[in-house]
Amino acid sequence: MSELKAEGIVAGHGATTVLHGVDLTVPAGSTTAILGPSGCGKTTLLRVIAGFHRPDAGRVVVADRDVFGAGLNIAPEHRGLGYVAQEGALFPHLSVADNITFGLRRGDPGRATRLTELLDLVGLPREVAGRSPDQLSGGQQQRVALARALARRPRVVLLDEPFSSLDAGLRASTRRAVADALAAEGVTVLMVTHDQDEALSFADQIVVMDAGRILQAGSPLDVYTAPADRVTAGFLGDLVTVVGRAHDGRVESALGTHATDSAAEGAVEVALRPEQIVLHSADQPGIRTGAFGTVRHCDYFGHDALVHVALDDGSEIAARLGAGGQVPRTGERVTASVTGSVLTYPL
Ligand SMILES: Nc1ncnc2c1ncn2[C@@H]1O[C@H](COP(=O)(O)OP(=O)(O)OP(=O)(O)O)[C@@H](O)[C@H]1O
Repeated sequence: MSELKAEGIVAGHGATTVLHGVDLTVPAGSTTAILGPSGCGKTTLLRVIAGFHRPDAGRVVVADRDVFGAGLNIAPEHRGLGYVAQEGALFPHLSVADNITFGLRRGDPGRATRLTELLDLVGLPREVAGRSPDQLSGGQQQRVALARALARRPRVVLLDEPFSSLDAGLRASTRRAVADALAAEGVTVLMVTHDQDEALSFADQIVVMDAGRILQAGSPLDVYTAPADRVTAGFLGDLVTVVGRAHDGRVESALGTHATDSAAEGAVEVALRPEQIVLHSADQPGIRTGAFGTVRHCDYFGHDALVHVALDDGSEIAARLGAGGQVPRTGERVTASVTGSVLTYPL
């Protein structure tokens, strides 16, 4: 069952068309992340679904109910959606409590109970209820924004880069708190993000967008390991590319000969992930397979490292080294070999 569906959405700003017929389905109770370069139309799509931006064509269905379509345009507050904008957009003149309960009826006897429930849900101490938003940290403000979006128990929540203004540490903890709160409420989530790691770790489904079109929708594993095209491959995660020649289901490059599923023949671009490349010191006795090269430099990240190598044929590659792996020195001679299958794209 799908909880959220957008069909054939065409939308723009003035004379410029930004979305060129976007179809999107988010299954009930799952999280979908929309990834794509700046300006590709992610926020516009979210605003169309929320009802803040009127599309030129298309249909929007929320919880099996049409909210936009032929002759129909339900107001945002009646679409059964919660919306969290990039910077939370809290009302600065209202207390945390009034921000959170803003959408609930004034005389609602369940108001106070729902407020404490929501504070607990998003992991905020109850004593912040009387404060004003500017007395909270950025991460706490985002949690208030989420609590406000969940107050009326929407079945679908839209998040527009909800963690982008937070620093790395706060981002991870806020993300976890938000994910737990959303899972506890069982809501369906559609999130826009720039951050690939966030999309890969947070979402059940990833939708890659470029220039107002969806390039691919699938599980994080599918989109990462079997990207639909070259743009998607390059957008999600690091990519190593070398030139090669494909013939009859096999492709030959400086990195060796590999099987390929691609139907491309002749000159191709061979693409793979840095974690598929295994480096050995060329001085190591007994190792004689793989392409020879020289280490140029190493990006050390703590949990892993990216080793950049110039192969003897002039190709530049990068290999990911897991934690605890011996990081080679700049100038060291190495051999590079490949594990797993490679992607090929016609040149
Ligand atoms: N109010 C507006 N008036 C005119 N053009 C706009 C308006 N809002 C957005 N645009 C344009 O529409 C296009 C899509 O913008 P949108 O904000 O949807 O992209 P995005 O993918 O969310 O980008 P980002 O990741 O940078 O937030 C961009 O070219 C942008 O300049």
